[in-house]
Amino acid sequence: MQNFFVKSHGLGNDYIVLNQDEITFELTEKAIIRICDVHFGIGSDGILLKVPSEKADFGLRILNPDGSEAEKSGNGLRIFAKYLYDYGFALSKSFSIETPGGLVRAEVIEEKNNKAFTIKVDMGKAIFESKKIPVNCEKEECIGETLELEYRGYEINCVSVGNPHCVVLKDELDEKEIKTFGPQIETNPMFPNRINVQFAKVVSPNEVEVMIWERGAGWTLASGSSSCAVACTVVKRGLTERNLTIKMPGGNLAIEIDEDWEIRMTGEVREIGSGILSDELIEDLEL
Ligand SMILES: N[C@H](CCC[C@H](N)C(=O)O)C(=O)O
Repeated sequence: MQNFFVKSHGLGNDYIVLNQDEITFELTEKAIIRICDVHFGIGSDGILLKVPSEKADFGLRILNPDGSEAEKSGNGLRIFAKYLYDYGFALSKSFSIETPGGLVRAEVIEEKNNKAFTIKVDMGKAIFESKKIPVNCEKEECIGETLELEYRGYEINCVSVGNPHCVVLKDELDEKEIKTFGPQIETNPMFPNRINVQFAKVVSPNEVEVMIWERGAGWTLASGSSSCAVACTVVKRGLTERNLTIKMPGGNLAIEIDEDWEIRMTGEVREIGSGILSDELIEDLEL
């Protein structure tokens, strides 16, 4: 159906799913910004675009609400997996998805009323090498290094899970603080492709509380790739076990980090609604 969309959320991190084969317009930067705008568009933390893939069962592009493209999205992958399963594209409960940040495998592990509810995703391997994140840091790995901002510094831990992340370990979390300094870290010249930012508080050997400032999206209630990045950081720093519950304002994700830094993420997804983008919105997309 032309310009059909589905809007879903993973722990309050919401996405609009579109199928490249069904849209009648070009998904330009302006179009992405407008569709994601809560007043002039549908409103969303981003767009998931179903695209063909030569390497996997399905292909996915992830667009941030500022029009930029991301290499990976954990909540996005679970939302996309649910869409593939619920709308009949996936003929089994386990399938592969190609993202710009690598190939992943998704599995529907729990249904509710014959719809996907809990999804597990093998998110790939964590990368700590500075130049592969990328981070402009003379050290081989940017773990426990200091980043000086205009009015204060932070000790940072950088890791890629396909997309880049900067984890700051804190004794206490403060929404105002991450909303103030998150954007300054996100756009700091140390990060050639910008970076996702997390403030994380270790609560117990199996529990970490996290607040998120996303690259290209800002404050979000949850982030799957951020949860993976935080989990890798606290394990690498010897602060926790390898099986973790990551607690975010929007809800919790289960993250497992194996000995080879392979990451497994499990969590719920809920559909909000579906519909057709109106012709009037399509007309206005290039304004
Ligand atoms: N804004 C992120 C992509 C979405 C990440 C987040 N929504 C998730 O669930 O992983 C980036 O530019 O890398």
